[in-house]
Amino acid sequence: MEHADSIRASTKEHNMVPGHVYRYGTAGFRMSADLLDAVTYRVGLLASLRSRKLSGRAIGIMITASHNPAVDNGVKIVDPQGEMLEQDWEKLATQLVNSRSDGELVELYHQLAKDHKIDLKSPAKVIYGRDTRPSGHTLVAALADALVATKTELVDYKILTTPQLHYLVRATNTAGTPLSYGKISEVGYYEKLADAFLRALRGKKINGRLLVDCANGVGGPKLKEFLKYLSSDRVAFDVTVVNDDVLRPEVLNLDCGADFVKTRQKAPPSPKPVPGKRYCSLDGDADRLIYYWTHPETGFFMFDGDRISSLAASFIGDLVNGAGLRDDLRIGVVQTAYANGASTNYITQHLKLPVLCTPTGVKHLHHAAQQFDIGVYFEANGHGTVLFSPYAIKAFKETPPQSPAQKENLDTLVALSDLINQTVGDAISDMLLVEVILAHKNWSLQDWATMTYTDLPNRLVRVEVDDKDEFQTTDAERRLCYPEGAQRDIDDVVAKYKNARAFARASGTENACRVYAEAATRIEAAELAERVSRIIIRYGRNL
Ligand SMILES: CC(=O)N[C@H]1[C@@H](OP(=O)(O)O)O[C@H](CO)[C@@H](O)[C@@H]1O
Ligand SMILES: [Mg+2]
Repeated sequence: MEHADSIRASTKEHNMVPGHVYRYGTAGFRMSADLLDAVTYRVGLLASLRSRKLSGRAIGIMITASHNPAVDNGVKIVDPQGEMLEQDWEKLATQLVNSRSDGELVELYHQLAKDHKIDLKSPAKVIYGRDTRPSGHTLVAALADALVATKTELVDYKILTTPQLHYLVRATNTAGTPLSYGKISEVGYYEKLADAFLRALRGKKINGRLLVDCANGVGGPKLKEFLKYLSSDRVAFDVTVVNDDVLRPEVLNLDCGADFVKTRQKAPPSPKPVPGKRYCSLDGDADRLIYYWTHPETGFFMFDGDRISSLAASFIGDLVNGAGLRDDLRIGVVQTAYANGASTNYITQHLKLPVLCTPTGVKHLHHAAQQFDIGVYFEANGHGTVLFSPYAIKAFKETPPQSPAQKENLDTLVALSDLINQTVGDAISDMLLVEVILAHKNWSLQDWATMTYTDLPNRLVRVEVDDKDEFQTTDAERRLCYPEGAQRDIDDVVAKYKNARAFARASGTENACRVYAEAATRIEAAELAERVSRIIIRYGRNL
């Protein structure tokens, strides 16, 4: 049997830690790095099968645990267009990784090849990268062993941001076609972004210095590298990169980064926030972005994914109108249940755009956004992007302009479609997008805050339960369908508050439930969250 001997020989070097059950979750396999060596080896086997299944197109693997602590790591698979792994294959990944012995692993590898009509003699290609975590080094060695054992062509891109790896997968698979996504190199990524940024800015002035907190992760060195591609005689973009210490792994995501800012709802203590200055934070693998500033009197103010999404939808909607394409192109926004209700109202009532709600996890949002010609999607935590359909891009490029203003709008739309990462949420690309929009509108962060909407007070709570998987949801996770009676109890409590909304769901990344509540005042939101949490704890015990 093909590859049997080589897999049997190399899998011995990568033993599973006994007593663990692994599941390909929202973010692939993610856990303490010491458990991941054999998991990563096995993911390599699966990626080779996936590539062979898809006629040898390149599959990506990213080794990262994003905003988790430095001791964790993770491994996730990227499909040929730079998208997340197809869901049916997540199950296959889970099966293969949980094989109980080397013999069972080899058997299942062949079984999967047979079931999915995969020719193990055909070519396969896998490209991969990792974030700055020290454990990434040994994990990519495990991965390479699996690729060598299965005679898979491999390209090791070493240290990258997650969105850069997604870019490279798409660039690799579209090279030499009319849909070529860009040069197949990290440099190609920087050049594409720098060029599109200048074209989208159209000489507009950026409104002051931006301090970028890079969570002491891979975003720091990569952002600094990118800035070298912006020639200072063409654009004045004054960026100060902070929290960019990648030499001390223990400080990764520690008291800084986008997840810290979003969950703690405050600025990182270091560097000390200065009122009036402009800040943003990336997460550990640079796919999330949150902006913020401090008002001299009212204090901290955050621009999360909902605000970035509504800013982008509003700006792109105006450009589409100005380009005379309003009746041709369907623009929509995709959110999850965690989006602040005030943002949803602003988008539907003020921007008059449709909003779809999907379950948590960007793969769901990405998929839903593809239904539109222009689909804007963001999770409240700052992960998201804007997708343009081939039809929309053709319209931007081929509509004959009737006036200089219309031409300008069309050109800006083309530039945005190059600037915005079409494969996945990308903090660096999203940051450039926000800067372009603020420059066009001539808005400070204070203008952005006051000219849009006011968030409804809200509370997100983590609730420990014995078995979170007992909590099952429907209606894009907004309602519990199991345990029976729990949703009715939640409805009864919510009905006691004005402008209120609350829901509970099992986390996809932690062994806990999350409760989210919104209400007219902070006190009521907190009280409602507390009461719903008690319901979850009560039902969690009864099971
Ligand atoms: C409320 C919340 O922020 N949930 C996060 C979190 O998912 P949970 O399934 O809630 O654990 O991690 C996901 C992966 O990073 C991210 O997509 C999602 O937004
Ligand atoms: Mg991330």
